[in-house]
Formats: sequence, structure tokens, C-alpha cells
Amino acid sequence: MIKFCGHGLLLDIEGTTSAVAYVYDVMFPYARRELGAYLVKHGKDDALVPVLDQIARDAGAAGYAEWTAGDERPLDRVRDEVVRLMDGDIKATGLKQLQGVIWEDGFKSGELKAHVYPDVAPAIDQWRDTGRDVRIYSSGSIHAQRLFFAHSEAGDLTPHFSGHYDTTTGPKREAASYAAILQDWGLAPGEVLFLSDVVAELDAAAEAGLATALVVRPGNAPVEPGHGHAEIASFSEITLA
Ligand SMILES: CSCCC(=O)C(=O)COP(=O)(O)O
Ligand SMILES: [Mg+2]
Repeated sequence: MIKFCGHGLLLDIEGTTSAVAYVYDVMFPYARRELGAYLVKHGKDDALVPVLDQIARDAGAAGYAEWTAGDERPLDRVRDEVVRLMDGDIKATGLKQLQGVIWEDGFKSGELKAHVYPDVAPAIDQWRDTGRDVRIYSSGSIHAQRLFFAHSEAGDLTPHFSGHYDTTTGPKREAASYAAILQDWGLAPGEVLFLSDVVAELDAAAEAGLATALVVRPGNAPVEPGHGHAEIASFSEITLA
């Protein structure tokens, strides 16, 4: 049980609100399977230009045009780079944006339905009833986060969240990212509790002054003792003062 008397709750997704296995065994394979067909169908759409530019910038180029100059099949370069990033589970912004748009069809058709632990929606309902502000911070793009919670096993949870942050604010293992979130949110560090399954993320948040708790869910990676963060196995273990 932990007691929190601040105003904001910042939630990680994978391993915190939802099972790691759902992301790794269902969502990532879906994106990998659909990647080639998606690029053939949408690779030349104007809407994809910012995503392709981001993938090129992540690869160290100025933009997509420079990155693929002289390529006969520029989308092959994108596909190969995206496969490389997926193989390494690299949380690059461009990859995450592309996965988000690929998942859109899956969520809208019903093939994808996001897993959410049963304690999550009731706890958030209760927090919001007491005037708390609940936001998401995930490596998944903001677009993907909204699709995920709009099409979850617990129904449409998007009205629960007042804000979303992704890697466009910064990587989750850097204190500066949490400082930027606080600045955007307009809250002091001690006003926000961050929940995650990854100690390095909690360390970064704590360095920025946030309160933290490690969420221990079935299937999460084991954690070394002595990490110094409070631990919970369910959101119901958080009491608000
Ligand atoms: C929007 S669900 C997909 C999450 C994702 O792509 C990912 O890499 C997991 O990131 P998290 O920060 O939630 O652990
Ligand atoms: Mg996580």
C-alpha cells in the first residue's frame, strides 16, 4: 500500500497498465507482419512524409529525401531500417510513429484489442473522482497510445486521460524528460507520482523529483532488490490522501 497526496498520476503502459506479453506477442508481431504491405500502400502518402522524415533523422540524415537520394527503391531502405530497429527493440521516435499508424487498421478492425489489467480502470475512476489528473508516458507514440486505450478490453478509456507524452518529449530513462513533462503539466515535482515496471525509468523520474512506484505484474522482467522505489502489484494499492 502506498499513500499519495499529490495531484497528478503519470502512467507507463507496457508492464504497468498492460501486459508486456500483449505488446511483445501481439502488437509488435502485427506491425512486423504488416510493415511491407503498409509501405506499398501508404509509402507515398503525404501523411506519411513526417514519419519517413523522422525515421531518416533517427538514422542520422537531414530528412527522407537526403537519406534515400539515389535509391531506386527508397521504401526498401525504410523497411530494412525499421526491421533493424524492431529487431533491437530500439525506442526510436520514427519507428514508434510508424508502428502507431500500422496498428491503426488492427485496432479499428478489431484484430487488436488492448490488454489492460482489471485493477486499472476502477482505480483511475476513483482517482479522477477525487479530482486527480491522470496522464500517460510511453515510448509508444501518442497516436498509438490513444488507439490502444480507445480499443481496450476494458472499453474506451481515453476520457480517463488528460494528457499523453511520448519520446517526442524525450527518452524515458532521462531526468530531463520528466522535467519537460512537469513543465508542460504545470505541476511541481512532488505533485506527481510516476508508475512504471522499469527501474531505470523510475530512477530518472525520481532524479527529476517525482514520487515513484515500481509496478510488479506477472511476466514483467525481474528486478534486483534494493532499487529504493515503493512497490505495488495492483493500482488498488494506491491510497490518495
Ligand atoms: C501504445 S502501446 C505500445 C507501446 C510500445 O510501443 C512500447 O515500446 C512500450 O513502451 P512503454 O514505454 O509503454 O514501456
Ligand atoms: Mg513499461
